[in-house]
Amino acid sequence: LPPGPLCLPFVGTLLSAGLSQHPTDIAKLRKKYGDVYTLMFGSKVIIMVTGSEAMREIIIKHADSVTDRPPVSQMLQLNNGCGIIATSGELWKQQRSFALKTLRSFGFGKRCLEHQILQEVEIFMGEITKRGGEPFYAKEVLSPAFANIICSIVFGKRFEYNDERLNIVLRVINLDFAKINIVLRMIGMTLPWLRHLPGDITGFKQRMRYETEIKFFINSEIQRHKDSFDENEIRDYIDAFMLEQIREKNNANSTFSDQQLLASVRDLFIAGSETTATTISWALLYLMANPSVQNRMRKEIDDVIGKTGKPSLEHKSKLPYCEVVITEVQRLGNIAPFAVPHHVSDDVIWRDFLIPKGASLMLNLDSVLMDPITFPSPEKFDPERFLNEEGKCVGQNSFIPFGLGRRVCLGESLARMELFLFIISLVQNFEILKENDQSELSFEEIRGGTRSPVPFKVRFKPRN
Ligand code: HEM
Repeated sequence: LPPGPLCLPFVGTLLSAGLSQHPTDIAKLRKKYGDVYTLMFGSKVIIMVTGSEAMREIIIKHADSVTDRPPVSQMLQLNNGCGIIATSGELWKQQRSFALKTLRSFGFGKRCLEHQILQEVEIFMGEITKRGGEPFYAKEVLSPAFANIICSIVFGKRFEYNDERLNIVLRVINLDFAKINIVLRMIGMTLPWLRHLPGDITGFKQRMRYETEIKFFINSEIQRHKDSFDENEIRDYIDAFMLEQIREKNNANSTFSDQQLLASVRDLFIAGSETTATTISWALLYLMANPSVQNRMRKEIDDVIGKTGKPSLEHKSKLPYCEVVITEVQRLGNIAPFAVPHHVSDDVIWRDFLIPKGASLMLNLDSVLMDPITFPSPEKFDPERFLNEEGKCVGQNSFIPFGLGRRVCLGESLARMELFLFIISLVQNFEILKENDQSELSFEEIRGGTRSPVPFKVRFKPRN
């Protein structure tokens, strides 16, 4: 095995390596044991992979053996063995490729989706304008805005920002994401019987309650689709899935079950709303802290699009400074520091180590995005580190916030479109300001399912 901290019976490396997921603790372990090291929870082997080179080697060269997900994860159990994020093997392959194909047909990575996103941007900016320049919690409008984009693709409809049902679900997702402790989740995976004990050591029971709310919401949308389904008029992802169920009805091995429909919609909804909203929250914080960066972006936007022109993806290549700001926000925001655990499905011999079948593989994206060699003074917000002498965006090789390999984020193209159109529109139309001149900005983080900033208030001052 790759080296690692002292391993004791039953507790493994818990006492010697602690429970911290903080980057400085991970960096210390990396310094001591190298880019690849072993942690043990009980008898469960966790291989930590740090740094871009090691990550690319294992994920790309040994893809056949490290693409699966752990077979006993909480998410898999909560999803009854279905879905996209937590599944493996043939089921995952079929469902991921169906999701990609279908989402592309609804505009992923294409211009037609741009129109839909821009409509939501308009509504989002209207909501901000209603606040009259007063400070408010950014997430109040960010969460429904991004949920709405994924809702229009998956459910074929959007919701009002004050829709009670949507807000209950978004609150639950926010709480759920904040509560996920990756180490406790690993312990729960190693000792699944813990969840039958009184109390809720690994948080499984709480997550179960949250999931019930989310599934209730999604099930009501699925029922609405069943009641109005017309195979000649496919409106959205749910319709496309139901059509596939009809096509596959004589296939005894079909993976297109009702449970799979619920679980994959749940995965898309959760992965598609919270992640982008959190990234924009980080963007707002960094822009509030750096008015000169905002001003430079605004100048570039004014020169290319004008004060009142509509941003479009066509402007992207003409807005290199804005592009590097978004890249730097994603690097420092670093919202998925451990990606999602992978599972080793066959013994792998790599760098003279045995990576044993059954181990979990954790990709520490932190270690790449915050690498002091690639990104000197990594804690500093410095968009220009991505700008070359000709003023072009460069250095994206070590920029892997969406993960890499076969499990790379399925929503990457949508997320990139959303980040660009929302951030450019915000900076074009508003000055983004702190709650008041005296308030201190906090860059403190909450590490859960995503790495998010502690809730903060922001003021949007219309430019004119
Ligand atoms: C800034 C926004 C986002 C970031 C940083 C992000 C990041 C990630 C990362 C790191 C992974 C795990 C990769 C791995 O396992 O190695 C992932 C998986 C995934 N993401 Fe995203 N994501 C974002 C937005 C989205 C959106 C908008 C969607 C909507 C469709 C989405 C859907 C998914 C799905 C379904 C998976 C699981 C893929 C699989 O297991 O095959 N993500 N994402």
